[in-house]
Amino acid sequence: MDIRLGNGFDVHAFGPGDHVTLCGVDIPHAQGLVGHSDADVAMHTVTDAIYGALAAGDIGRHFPPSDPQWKGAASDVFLKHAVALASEQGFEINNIDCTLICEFPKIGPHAQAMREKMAEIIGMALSRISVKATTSERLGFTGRGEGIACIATAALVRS
Ligand SMILES: Nc1ccn([C@@H]2O[C@H](COP(=O)(O)O)[C@@H](O)[C@H]2O)c(=O)n1
Ligand SMILES: C[C@@]1(CO)OP(=O)(O)OP(=O)(O)OC[C@H]1O
Repeated sequence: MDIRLGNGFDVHAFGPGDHVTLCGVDIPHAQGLVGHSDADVAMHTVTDAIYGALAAGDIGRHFPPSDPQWKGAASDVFLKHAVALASEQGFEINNIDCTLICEFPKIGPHAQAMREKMAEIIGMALSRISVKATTSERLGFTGRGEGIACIATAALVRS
């Protein structure tokens, strides 16, 4: 059994808007997130964790922020690409664990919908996808409410 672990980390700043998109789920909020794409910080982080497990570089290598093609793109495009790359190499995604770091919005009420959306996009069992959250106790840029940070781990297996 060939087991690979990858990690991901991403940050997006708050800006004008009335919702944030996290794991493909629109969550009402007093601000949006700024990015070249739809700024789905959680989906970018999970995508990077999968690329990491494959030693396949990072999201910006595959989808350069300088490429106008990805302006406003829905981030499932990036995640689907990473999953396809894993599949081409004979890997299945065993499980994913994703932690959002922000004071607001509260993630708990939306975590199940976020898990369901990712399970659907990746084509894996809901029980293998974890989405959770923490504040940073009002410390640092997330604590000041300047943006959302996310970390994720992906485990890939090939028999
Ligand atoms: N954006 C967030 C942040 C936290 N939660 C939930 O609150 C719990 C307590 O957070 P602490 O940072 O004070 O440990 C945390 O375990 C989450 O359940 C949340 O839903 N959304
Ligand atoms: C997703 C991409 C796509 O242009 O743009 P952003 O939405 O700015 O997101 P970021 O996490 O900064 O990363 C890299 C880019 O690949």
